[in-house]
Amino acid sequence: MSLAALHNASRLPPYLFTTDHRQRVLTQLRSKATGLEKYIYLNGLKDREPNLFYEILIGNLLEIVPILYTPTVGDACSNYSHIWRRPEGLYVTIENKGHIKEVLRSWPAAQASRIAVVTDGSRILGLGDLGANGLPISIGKLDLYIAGAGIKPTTTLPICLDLGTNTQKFHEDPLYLGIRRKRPDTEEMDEFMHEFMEAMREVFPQLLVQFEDFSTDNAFRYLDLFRNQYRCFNDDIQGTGSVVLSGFLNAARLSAAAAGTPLTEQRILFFGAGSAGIGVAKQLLSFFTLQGLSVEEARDRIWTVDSKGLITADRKGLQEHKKFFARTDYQGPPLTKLEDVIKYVKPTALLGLSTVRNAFSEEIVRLMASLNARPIIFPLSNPVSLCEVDFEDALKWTNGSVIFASGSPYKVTEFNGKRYEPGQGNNMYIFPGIGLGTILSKANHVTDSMVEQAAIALASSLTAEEHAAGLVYPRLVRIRDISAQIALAVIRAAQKDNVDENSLFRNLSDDALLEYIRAKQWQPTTSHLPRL
Ligand SMILES: O=C([O-])CC(=O)C(=O)O
Ligand SMILES: [Mg+2]
Repeated sequence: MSLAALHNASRLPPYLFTTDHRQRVLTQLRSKATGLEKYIYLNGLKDREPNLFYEILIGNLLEIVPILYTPTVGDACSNYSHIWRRPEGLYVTIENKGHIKEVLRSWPAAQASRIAVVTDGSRILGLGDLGANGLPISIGKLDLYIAGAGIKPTTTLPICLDLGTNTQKFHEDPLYLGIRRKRPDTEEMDEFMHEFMEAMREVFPQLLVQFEDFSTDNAFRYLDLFRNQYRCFNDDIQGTGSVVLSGFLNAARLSAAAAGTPLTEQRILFFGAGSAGIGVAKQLLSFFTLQGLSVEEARDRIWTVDSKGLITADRKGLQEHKKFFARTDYQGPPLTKLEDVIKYVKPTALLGLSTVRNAFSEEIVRLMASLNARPIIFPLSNPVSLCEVDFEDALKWTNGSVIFASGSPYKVTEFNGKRYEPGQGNNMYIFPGIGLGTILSKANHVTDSMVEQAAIALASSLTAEEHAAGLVYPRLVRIRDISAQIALAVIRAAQKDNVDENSLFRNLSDDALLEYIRAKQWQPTTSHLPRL
């Protein structure tokens, strides 16, 4: 044995190799008292032993995803300036304007980068403007790309744009990591964003940009400005739209089995009209038109409610993104209370994207149950602390008839001696597959039909057993397989829209292409040994 090897060997505890290091890691993780401590532990593990980290994540998704992602990632963001330990992504600041390209070039292995999740921290989950503390949301999404779709870790790039923050308490926090200034006006921000996107294309020519948790107006604004120019999509508008459409398709099938209402006669009420609410409404509208409805007929199936009540076209000063779904057929005094809106609309489905905790009160939920044999109730706001109704309450108040999906996870729950599995209508089911399909096909844009076909592929991915269990989403443990199926649908849609640049795929059968996608999925190299 060489001296170096002997030295290394002597640093290892003598019986290390006869013990299960994975089990040790899980034991340490479970010994932490709070979600935030678990988050910090896992991020340390990722730094020390990335392969082991991903192996443990993939092998224990149900336990670990809620820590790295919603809900606990919300705590990590809120506290990021206080728990920061090491650089984990790229910051591009408003002060970098004029030389953003050089900042991007500082990222190692730029040519290898394939996917960036970019936030400006202005609307992190439902937690508001967290400024430079937003980076963990980009990191968490990318961990799901890696675990869920099999994207190679070294090709992922988390970015936080630090443009200042309008949250005063951060300006006063001595540990705050970002620039202490207010956010720029639209003109200054537009200049920054144009320079940023142009620089991204130049420095990372093969990269897909996922916009994440921008404030609502800017989410729509930059998606519209950039979607036909760059390889990009917005997760909160398109990812959420796609994943909710998917769950809705399965929910509508279950409700039709009970009440006979055909899909296109569903009456859908949106509580919350931000980027997610309107993104979902547009996705549903587009799907209804595929089913043969005209745009007007499809729009007629949808009602939107914001903090002021039912959104009607005659309301003064209506924000641009709310205008399309504003009702023109309601005459009468403004309907400001959700309960009154429900009595008027008689919805079959109530979708919550409001970030108003407990907005779906007992009265509201009971009202939905009195109107429908199987009411569809999706409280989709994240994290759990902002969810419109808890699963257990929804079960109790509907006597078990509810068809339920929430944005953040809930546990399987017993009610009246029966076991009920909640759905998680979270974009984590969709964006990994959209990203994988876009990257593999080298699509130069992400088209509406790619997003729509992703939703249909997800809805179709349930097994017979999952259908029999009354689920609206497949089980998360199958995420890799589901992401491969979504990627296949996304690639085919890219081909139909002629935006793909990988022509090889056109000659492959679906089976062969699916095989290829699966083979491309990155796997951690199995090793349960700590790094020396
Ligand atoms: O991150 C999540 O859990 C879903 C999401 O995009 C959001 O709530 O903004
Ligand atoms: Mg988001």
